[in-house]
Amino acid sequence: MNKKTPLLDTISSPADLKTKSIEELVEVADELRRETIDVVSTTGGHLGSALGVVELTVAIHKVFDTPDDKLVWDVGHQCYPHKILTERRAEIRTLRQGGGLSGFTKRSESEYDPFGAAHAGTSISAGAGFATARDLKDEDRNVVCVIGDGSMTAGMAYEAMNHMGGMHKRMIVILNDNDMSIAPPVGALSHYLSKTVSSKGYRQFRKAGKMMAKTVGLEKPAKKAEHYARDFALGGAMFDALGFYYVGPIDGHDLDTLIPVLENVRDMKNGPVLVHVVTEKGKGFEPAEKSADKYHGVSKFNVITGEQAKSKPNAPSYTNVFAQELIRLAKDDERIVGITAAMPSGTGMDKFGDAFPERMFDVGIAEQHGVTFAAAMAADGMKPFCAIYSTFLQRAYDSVVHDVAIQKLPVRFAIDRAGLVGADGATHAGSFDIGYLGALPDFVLMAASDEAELQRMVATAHAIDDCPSAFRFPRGEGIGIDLWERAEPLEIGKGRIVKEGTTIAILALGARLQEALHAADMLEAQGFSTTVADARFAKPLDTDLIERLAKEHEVLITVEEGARGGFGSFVLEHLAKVGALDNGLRIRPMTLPDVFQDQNKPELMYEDAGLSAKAIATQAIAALGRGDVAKLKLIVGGVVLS
Ligand SMILES: Cc1ncc(C[n+]2csc(CCOP(=O)(O)OP(=O)(O)O)c2C)c(N)n1
Ligand SMILES: CC(=O)[C@@H](O)[C@H](O)COP(=O)(O)O
Ligand SMILES: [Mg+2]
Repeated sequence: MNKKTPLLDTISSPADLKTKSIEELVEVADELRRETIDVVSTTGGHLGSALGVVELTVAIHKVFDTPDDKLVWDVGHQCYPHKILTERRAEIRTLRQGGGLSGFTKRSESEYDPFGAAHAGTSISAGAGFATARDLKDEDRNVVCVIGDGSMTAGMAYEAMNHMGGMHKRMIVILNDNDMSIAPPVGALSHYLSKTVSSKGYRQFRKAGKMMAKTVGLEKPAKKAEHYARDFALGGAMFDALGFYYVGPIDGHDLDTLIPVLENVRDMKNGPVLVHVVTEKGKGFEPAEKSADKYHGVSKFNVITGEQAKSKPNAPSYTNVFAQELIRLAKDDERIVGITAAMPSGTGMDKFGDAFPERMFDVGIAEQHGVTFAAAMAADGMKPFCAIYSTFLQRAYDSVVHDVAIQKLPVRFAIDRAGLVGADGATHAGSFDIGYLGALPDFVLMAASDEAELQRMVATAHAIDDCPSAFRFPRGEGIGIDLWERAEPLEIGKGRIVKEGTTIAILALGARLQEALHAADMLEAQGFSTTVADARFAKPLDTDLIERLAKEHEVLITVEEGARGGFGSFVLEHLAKVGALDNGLRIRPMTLPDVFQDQNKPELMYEDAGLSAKAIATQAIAALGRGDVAKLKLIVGGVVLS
């Protein structure tokens, strides 16, 4: 028991909220907020979004009967207070840690998470599915989706509303409008919502909401509830047109208003309803409220000052190197444009936008649109660079195939967060892009083994004008290598030998090259002469290099930071086709394992994945059938580490 949270300590499940008065719930919310801050100060995570929904979370669990009623959080990054209230308080300090609670909603974690998430814009579609299944099964539960104003820029949200509005399906969507995405929100929707919220009517409604609480809060007839809710709606024509009753905007931090309004919409029982709730990202923690990003994603921090514990970088981040290289090229080429899907800071597009405000486009959480938008710009002679995380590019795959690849348009994809990303876990791992892009005809696909190579890949993509191209690079810092003053484009489809040997060949694609080099040192220490090559290209393959490695070594190992069906498969297929496997070549493709890996520190995830230097060396010895795995020593810079 924690003396600082006497009321929260009495809540062991949402059922305990039912008997509390509004005054008590206000105290519960205060304690919940303090606990959330305290927890995230030790774990890091998505603090600002969580703080913004504290009262909303309390109100929802007070009014609705979760888990019987289905509550779906969009993205799920704001769900820490929900986790604390839904029987996960004891484990909350394991949030985002290896073996701990996920930073998002997750079906396998709790029955209070009926649908997992982490990518934006899926909640209304999921809610639509639950509402439809409910009706087909002749059940009576409520379905509640909570979606942020940023996530509301995702096209899927409108596909779902259009569908459900047309079916007049009973469900509740709560639009949590904090006037923020990760960066300030973009687009006409944001203007529309701001206009609604800033209207004189909103201020009157704050009072009206309280009146509604007093006059109808205890009345239950469905018709009356609907009548009152409609009376208190201001604006919302856009949602009306999609077939949703619009209620709001209401103050999402005022339980006096929130609870009766939610009770009323719960009792309406007739068609879909959208409740527009206004909140503040970072609410109740001054450093968050004052910061530009409202503490969207933070590392561990000091609870008093808000100062985040950030270790001093040893090398520039890949993201930064990409942004600087693009800026350098864009100074001489005004056809270069940059595109981000609501991730300006994460992709470095904020820096590009500072340098070239007219040539940077934040399209919102709309990867699909962003890619087609880029395709048409390429068709009209521009040089678009689409900077999208590997995991989010999945959302745009049809645009990549249909609008870019089939038309052979020179869109350049800067694929950040390739490979494992750590605390965000399986939903954010950039595991699949090698496979899903490498399958496309006429696509050039590169992977950077260090930050200087990344510079050259940006230059290469810039030079490719007759087909699509992509370069992938990991989250975080480079290896600290000297950067090019002026990086030259690479020869297309040509890898490089980094270390020459005779017995074992390790062919790495991307940033595992460093582990491959360490593995080579370990193998050399046992007397096995080892070649290490950097493939650079997953497509087109450097077939000469691959065939040479196959011919001149007893063992060939491929290594990549990607799932099965990627680079290793391409190499194997090529070697099989040219008959190089017919004479006993020992080839071992090393990829991410065929499982969705939960969050942990990236290096531990790679170790679990079997892609560490030691795992590579072990694989080589096993394939060779000689040597002693037990004697493998990790040697870095001539120093034996383990
Ligand atoms: C498809 C997809 N693209 C990008 C992201 C990255 N992302 C996570 S949260 C977020 C902003 C969400 O804004 P909003 O829904 O308003 O929630 P808030 O953080 O303001 O609470 C973005 C862009 C994502 N999770 N999914
Ligand atoms: C919830 C979400 O999708 C983003 O906030 C993501 O966690 C950002 O990841 P990076 O920290 O790698 O930019
Ligand atoms: Mg928002």
